[in-house]
Amino acid sequence: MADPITQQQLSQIAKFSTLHPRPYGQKYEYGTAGFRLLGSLLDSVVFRVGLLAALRSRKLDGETIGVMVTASHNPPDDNGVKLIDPQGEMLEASWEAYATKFANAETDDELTKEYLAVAESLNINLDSPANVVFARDTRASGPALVAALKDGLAAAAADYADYRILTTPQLHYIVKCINTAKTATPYGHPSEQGYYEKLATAFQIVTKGKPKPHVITVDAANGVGGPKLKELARYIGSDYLDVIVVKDEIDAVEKLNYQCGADFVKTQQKLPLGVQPAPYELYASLDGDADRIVFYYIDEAKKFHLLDGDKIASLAAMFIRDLIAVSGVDLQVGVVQTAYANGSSSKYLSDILQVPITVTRTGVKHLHHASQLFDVGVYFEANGHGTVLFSNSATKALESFEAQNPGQQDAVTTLLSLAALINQTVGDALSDLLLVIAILSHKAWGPSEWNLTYTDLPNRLVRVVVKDRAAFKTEDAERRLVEPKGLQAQIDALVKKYKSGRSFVRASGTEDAVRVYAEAATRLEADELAVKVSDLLKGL
Ligand SMILES: CC(=O)N[C@H]1[C@@H](OP(=O)(O)O)O[C@H](CO)[C@@H](O)[C@@H]1O
Ligand SMILES: [Mg+2]
Repeated sequence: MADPITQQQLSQIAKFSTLHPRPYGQKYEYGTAGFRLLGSLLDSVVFRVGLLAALRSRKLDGETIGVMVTASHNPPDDNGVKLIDPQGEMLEASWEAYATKFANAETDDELTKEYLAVAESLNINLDSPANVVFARDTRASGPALVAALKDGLAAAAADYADYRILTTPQLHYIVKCINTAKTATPYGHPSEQGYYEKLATAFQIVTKGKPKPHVITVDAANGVGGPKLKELARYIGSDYLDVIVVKDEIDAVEKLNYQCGADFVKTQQKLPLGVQPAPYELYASLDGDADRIVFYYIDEAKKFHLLDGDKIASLAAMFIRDLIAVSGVDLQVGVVQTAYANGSSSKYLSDILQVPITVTRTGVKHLHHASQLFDVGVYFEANGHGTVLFSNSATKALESFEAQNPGQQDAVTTLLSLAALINQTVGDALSDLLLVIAILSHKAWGPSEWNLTYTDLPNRLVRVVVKDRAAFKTEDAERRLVEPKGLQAQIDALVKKYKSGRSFVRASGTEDAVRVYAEAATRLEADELAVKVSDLLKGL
């Protein structure tokens, strides 16, 4: 028989759970981006995520856990929820299965049993403190889902704080601030204002003495990034930065991510609806929760040029590598990419910049962990999600370095300010925006000079629906198929026929389909290779 505290918590959970019934027959899975589907199907899920967040905090001695309600670049009617671990990282992978189990529990009784089972198997004392903070994006279904979350937290007797509307990376920042507040290296003030102050100060130091950057126009996907970017720009001040924010209609909920935003621009390779850029001016697009960004410009012939995550990674790696060289501090910068990184970017990084590259599986958590192994690890997915991580030992080495001349001192100061400017928890569109602007201003580059660093190989990404995507098993960071047997040899035979050809097939982690990627020396050949490889999948 459970003790009285446990008993009371379980009966509270059962009681509140009746208010948040699970839609009959609906199946849920905590995937790469947490739970994500129609907002109308998420009430019970978010309630149950509240229970899990409380358990996770208790397991970690009351450290604060974050819960973000967002569906990023998805359509307006979707919503989602994901958990943030104490250092601002994504939820530890082993807990994803508990989230899925909680969400799928058929009855209130089954749910309380799951709750107790997790507590018992992980030795969690249900009488110990639990601390949770949460926020949401601008979606219409957000407030009701937050109410469900609060019920879950109350049922599980957790203390919580509502940070209302934030970008996803802002909440990651706040979680890390709270949990490092009492350590020797507090990350910052745990508030939205603290976030703006930290980034604004760092940006002012990094760009001090450089020409004021050219005005940049940012498409905020009609999401939460719009008002937040305007606020950030206010903190930075117009002496340092001019930003024009477009697609900032957060009240027109149906316009969220509609024909605009980072995902639209990257996948369609075209301008957001209604944006008419002047030639060679820099433009950027955020996604709906402002954790992704891509840049672009048009030339005098109005041709569109995309500067994606690979271009951002290359720019950051080049700049940081050069600063380290000038500083004289013994540090190594490395880059983490996935198989989707353009072949030209990998060649530029390894042959020209001569920085080490690690290739991981798709999904930012894999890139994040791999980049923690470098002194300074740059990681970006081609879609524009990424950041630059400075290891503790790198920061310490920079802080304690005794510069021999003003040049070295400048480089060290800039590197340390970059570590403050760049969100150390997760890819952050606002922070990445400032990073890119700062680098371009140091180099006195416009978008076309940046684009000249290397030329992307033409590429094509195709989504193919198959009978069973689980039949597609890969190795070598998803670059080669092990199963279905024999298929890889057929792909190899096709690839061999194309100059600079490369192609791979893997099952999507977020959609019920497989993805075919192909690149080659010319547009025609890349398209042809993609079609031929896709044809191999017919009937599978
Ligand atoms: C080719 C591609 O863009 N894949 C995306 C997509 O993953 P898939 O596993 O390919 O569905 O969604 C992930 C989560 O948002 C993102 O991390 C990843 O980059
Ligand atoms: Mg996003």
